Amino acid sequence: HSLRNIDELCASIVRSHRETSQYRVEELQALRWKLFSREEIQAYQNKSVDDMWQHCAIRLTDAVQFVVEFAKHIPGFRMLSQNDQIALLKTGSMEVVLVRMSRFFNTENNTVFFDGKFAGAEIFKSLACGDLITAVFDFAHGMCALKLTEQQIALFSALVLINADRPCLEDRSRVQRAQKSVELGLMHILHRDNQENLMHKLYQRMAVLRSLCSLHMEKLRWFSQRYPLTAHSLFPPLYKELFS
Ligand SMILES: CCS(=O)(=O)c1ccc(CC(=O)Nc2nc(-c3ccccc3)c(C(=O)c3ccccc3CC(C)C)s2)cc1
Repeated sequence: HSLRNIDELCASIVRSHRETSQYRVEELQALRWKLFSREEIQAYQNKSVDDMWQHCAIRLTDAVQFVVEFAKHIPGFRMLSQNDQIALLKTGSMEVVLVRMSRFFNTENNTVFFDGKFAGAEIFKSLACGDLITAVFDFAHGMCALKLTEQQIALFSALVLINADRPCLEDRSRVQRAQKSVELGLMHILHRDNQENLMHKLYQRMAVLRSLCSLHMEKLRWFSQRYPLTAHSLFPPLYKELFS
């Protein structure tokens, strides 16, 4: 790996992150204090469980779509077989969405960007999965504490996605080579920013992400059993394909 290759790899991942980020940081900074009124919060809390799940699943699928685009522009990802690309997206896309969402977490009032404004955890009450919501908010807090730059988030997102330990990979060694390149890219960026100490913290974050996403799958299984009609006919197809 000549330095030039690593520089080019970093540049293409950062460009792809920027072009597929759905919202830019400065865009949402301007909205940071746009909060839901008491009436709007009540309206969300009065939604039925299946209505709120469907509402969220649609928004989450929008966010996942942008992560699929991000993945397709990553050099090491594009060269993999279709099946391996799907296998990596099945387990990694939700994790990248969570990393991306954490950028817009407002740690001063514990709110996340949702439906055009910033929402506290109480808005998600009717989802009936408080432990998942708490885990998402805690994760976002932890990510904000690292104060990552957009370039560091771009490389970290690519590393979350291109992970040779994922299940059901056909050509694991090929994914390992792509993962190694992205790891070198992330280390290169952290070295340049004089923040190598972040590397082990980012690996800890990846472990939290894995447990968070298995909690999401567990809740989705619970929901699909209780509301089979909504889960099978009203959820976006991409959501069902990736998370079921
Ligand atoms: C991701 C790209 S971005 O530009 O950063 C961006 C782009 C767009 C938005 C707006 C947005 O869709 N926000 C959502 N917030 C939450 C949420 C919900 C509970 C706590 C914390 C955030 C959504 C979810 O559906 C969600 C997310 C994580 C785990 C669980 C769920 C709900 C289950 C039922 C699927 S969607 C925000 C950020």
